[in-house]
Amino acid sequence: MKGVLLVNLGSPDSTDPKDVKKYLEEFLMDERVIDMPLWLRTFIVKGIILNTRPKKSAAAYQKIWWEEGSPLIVLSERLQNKVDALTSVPVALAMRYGNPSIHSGLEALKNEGVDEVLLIPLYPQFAMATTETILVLAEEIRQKHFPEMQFTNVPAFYNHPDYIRVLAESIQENLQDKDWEHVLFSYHGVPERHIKKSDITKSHCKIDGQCCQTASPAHQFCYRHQCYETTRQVAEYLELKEGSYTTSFQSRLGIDPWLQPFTDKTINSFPEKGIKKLAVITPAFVSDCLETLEEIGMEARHEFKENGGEEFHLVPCLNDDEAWIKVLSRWIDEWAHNTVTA
Ligand SMILES: C=CC1=C(C)c2cc3[nH]c(cc4nc(cc5[nH]c(cc1n2)c(C)c5CCC(=O)O)C(CCC(=O)O)=C4C)c(C)c3C=C
Ligand SMILES: [Fe+2]
Ligand SMILES: [Fe+2]
Repeated sequence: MKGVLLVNLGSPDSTDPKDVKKYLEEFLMDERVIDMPLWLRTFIVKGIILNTRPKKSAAAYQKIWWEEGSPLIVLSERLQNKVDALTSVPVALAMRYGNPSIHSGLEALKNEGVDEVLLIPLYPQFAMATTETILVLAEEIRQKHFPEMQFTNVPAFYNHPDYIRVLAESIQENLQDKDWEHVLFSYHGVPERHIKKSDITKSHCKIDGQCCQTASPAHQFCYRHQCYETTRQVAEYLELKEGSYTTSFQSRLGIDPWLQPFTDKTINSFPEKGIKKLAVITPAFVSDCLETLEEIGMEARHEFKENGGEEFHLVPCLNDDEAWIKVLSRWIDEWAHNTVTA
């Protein structure tokens, strides 16, 4: 029998600094997130980051936490429930870090008699620190605990016409009664090194002005190319004029070079260029979370206004948008009934 596992990133169990520390330790000790030799990763994460970051992150989580829990988890559960109700096969939910775990999601599916699983990493663009780490961990768990199961996975859907359409239409709907002069597409950043490691040709990705616009098999796994391509296709759908939108990368950590331009610097430079009314969209995230609600919705909004900005409109992620639920459900049903190969 067929079933689906939706997988998102995860959140701490609560805003208590102890829970935040436990979550950050699992997250940052992942070799696909901080991709350093174990001894160095252990030194940096346990010896440096975990001494100060949990308190700071806990305070940030407190600002966005809902009565029902973490926005990312609550929104992912709403998505799961609605997709489950619309599809013909069971749909379970898991997080890469924290709870509910991938193991518990697979167990729930097994208890319903599922032995063929469609894994859907809830990330439009491929990255080593997101899609790849989910698929690797799920496969390890399958081999150890569920050897009778078979997996298929939905690849990155950054340029899928259905995804582009629902994203563009949700932006259109959210901005129709707003006054804005420029649209910023802000994606989660990654270290430049991650882009080079994921380059299957080993020579294409130079992170210069050209490589991401030059056709290459490397783009199947190039996060930077996929972000620019999502922007390009959404801008085309919305008929945004050249120069009226920008792509940037947020949420960097540590001292290594990360993808540029940085969201915070880009936003702060807008008012002096005459852009005082800004719309921001965050297409690397399918569900609103700390990085959208706090970093953009609170911090960046505040900085923009401090620097002379007047209006700041943050467009919500797709979350449990009706059109998005229908698209996900259709992808699932097409796979379940073998009408396309996922
Ligand atoms: C080396 C560090 C990190 C990499 C690489 C990274 C990639 C990456 N992350 C997301 C999505 C999310 N990240 C979130 C939080 C978050 N990310 C990092 C670090 C890296 N992310 C940290 C330390 C944190 C924790 C919060 C903090 O202390 O600031 C979240 C939000 C989780 C939530 O509970 O709301 C998301 C979502 C993507 C898409 C990505 C690479 C493409
Ligand atoms: Fe992150
Ligand atoms: Fe590139």
